[in-house]
Amino acid sequence: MTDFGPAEKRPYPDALRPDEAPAPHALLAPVTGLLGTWSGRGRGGYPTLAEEFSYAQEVTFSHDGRPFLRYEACAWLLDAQGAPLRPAARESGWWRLQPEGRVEAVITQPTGIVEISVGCAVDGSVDLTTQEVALSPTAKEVTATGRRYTLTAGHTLDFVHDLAAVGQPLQHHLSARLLRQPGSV
Ligand code: HEM
Repeated sequence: MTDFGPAEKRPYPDALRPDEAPAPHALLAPVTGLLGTWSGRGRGGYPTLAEEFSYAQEVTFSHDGRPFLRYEACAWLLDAQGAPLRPAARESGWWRLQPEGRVEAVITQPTGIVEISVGCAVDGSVDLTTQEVALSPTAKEVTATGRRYTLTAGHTLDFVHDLAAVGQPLQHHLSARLLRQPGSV
């Protein structure tokens, strides 16, 4: 009989800060400012929706010493008083860093949408546009997205998301301002 052995603790946990082990890979230099957990609020809308909405979001970027970031985002809608209303979009993925700050991102959503996006990280801002969108059989029709993440003063991350979907041309869907969470430098 095969001895599968006892479960082990993960020997290579992700780092959330540039100054903790493992050291970030050199190709991550243009995005090390993103490492850590961010949270904040945003507003969104789309021409097909009856009204705009407010939301809160938590975003985490980490790495394991190789030249990619692990990306995880979780959002929830807020009511007019700012209290949580219901869970909203979630995503997880990988941002593969290439020379000269080029980024290849693979991002998946529980709504059946997978984005392969490409772009560039320069001077604390990252621009990504979809090269390809794959849809599961019952997913809504999404044809393109554009994302811009802008780091200001090291502690604020502004995020803008454009969407081409359900027959509409590429246009604004979301804007948010996220603040770095204490403990993640
Ligand atoms: C913070 C992240 C996001 C939030 C808070 C958000 C919020 C919303 C809300 C509230 C709606 C209206 C339907 C509903 O109530 O569920 C909606 C619709 C939609 N969203 Fe988002 N969204 C987010 C991210 C995304 C992303 C990343 C995509 C695609 C890549 C996306 C694509 C869509 C599409 C296709 C619709 C349907 C539009 C329609 O059928 O009229 N959303 N979103």
